[in-house]
Amino acid sequence: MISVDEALARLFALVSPLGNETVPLISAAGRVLAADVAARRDQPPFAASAMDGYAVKATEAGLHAQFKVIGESAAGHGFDGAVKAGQAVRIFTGAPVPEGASHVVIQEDVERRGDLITIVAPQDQGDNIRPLGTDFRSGDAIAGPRRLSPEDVALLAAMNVAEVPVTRRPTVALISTGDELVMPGERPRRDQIIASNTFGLHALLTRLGAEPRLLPIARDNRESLETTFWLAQGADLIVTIGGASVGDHDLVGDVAAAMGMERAFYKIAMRPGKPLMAGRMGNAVMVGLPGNPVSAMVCGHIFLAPMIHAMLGLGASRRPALKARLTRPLGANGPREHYQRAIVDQGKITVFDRQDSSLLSLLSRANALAISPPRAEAMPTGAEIDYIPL
Ligand SMILES: Nc1nc2c(c(=O)[nH]1)N[C@H]1C(S)=C(S)[C@@H](COP(=O)(O)OP(=O)(O)OC[C@H]3O[C@@H](n4cnc5c(N)ncnc54)[C@H](O)[C@@H]3O)O[C@H]1N2
Ligand code: MOO
Repeated sequence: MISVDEALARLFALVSPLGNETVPLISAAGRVLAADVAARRDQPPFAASAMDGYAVKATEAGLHAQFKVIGESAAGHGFDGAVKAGQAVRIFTGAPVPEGASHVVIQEDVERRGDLITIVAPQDQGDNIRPLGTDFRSGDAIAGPRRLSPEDVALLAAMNVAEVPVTRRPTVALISTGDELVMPGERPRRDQIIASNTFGLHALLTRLGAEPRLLPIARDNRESLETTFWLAQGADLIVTIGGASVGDHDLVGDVAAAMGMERAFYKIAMRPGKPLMAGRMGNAVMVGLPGNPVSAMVCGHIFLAPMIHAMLGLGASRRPALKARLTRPLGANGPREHYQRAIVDQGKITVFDRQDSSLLSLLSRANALAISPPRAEAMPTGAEIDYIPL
């Protein structure tokens, strides 16, 4: 059995960044910006008032100074003339500061009678003007590759960028296998269960920026598996769930091999996740996940997530681990790298007692996976352990 690191290295060797496509800005959030994108204008494109008040010359803006109001500058409606000595222009937040003015007196600091204003408070809190280009200049770039946040989208809009180059979303064919499976909402027989991790993986892949496709459940026979693999054609990644172990009905590895899958590995020193398999199948990468619900989801976090990142052009690296201190002693580990469901709260981690890989209720309660390396010794309360947030 190979280590988790070795399995990841072999998975990274199977994938490469996908090509680009252009999308309108409205659909860009969550996508991966594929190249640097430059601003098409300065922001603000003019010196702008930061407050509602009166634009005057800074040299004249002393306490008790008086000015004649000669016009108005509002956002979207600038004042065309220039401000001369003794003059003021009524101005509003976001409006262009007129030529000749260099200070905005906020209206709370002014007494107005007709066209005349008097400054009634000292002007020592800045000029209330945002200089041209203070946010960004034309040509300033937002750097790719990066996953575009809502904040990035706002910045791109301000830069007058209407469409952006993004990495194509990896398409993932999700194949559940097993005679016992029915879909949520169906009426199962007593000996059937509901396909659950299929939906968990679909949600995880969607969150990662992939485009998952649920294929019909493959039954535990060669014909059904073959048909479903055919249906998966065209996907970048084919992910099977279940049928990976050694039982008489675990046919995924055999059928995939018969259909030309070149195996990169089978079985890893990881708990849960031991029967993981992967390889190349035509133009696609195939990953066979173990069927136990928690095993499938944990493998999704530890292997599928970094693979999708790499395909999106975000680099090939293991998910970074954080550190927390144990609230209780932890027993020694066996030969497999152990990923245990746990709750992290303010730097302290409580590892659950029960870790059976069928227990989705505990996975749903957990917010972290504590990681014990193979053959790790027992750890006392307060010892630091690596974990991956969920
Ligand atoms: N003799 C051995 N038996 C097993 C070994 C072993 O080394 N020797 N490994 C065990 C480990 S570890 C795991 S993990 C499981 C993985 O088995 P499979 O990948 O073949 O999964 P199945 O047998 O098909 O299913 C296991 C379990 O999970 C349920 N399941 C399957 N698919 C789904 C789904 N989409 N949604 C919800 N639940 C699903 C299935 O009904 C079974 O209960 O093998 C051990 N056995
Ligand atoms: O490796 Mo299995 O995934 O322990 O339950």
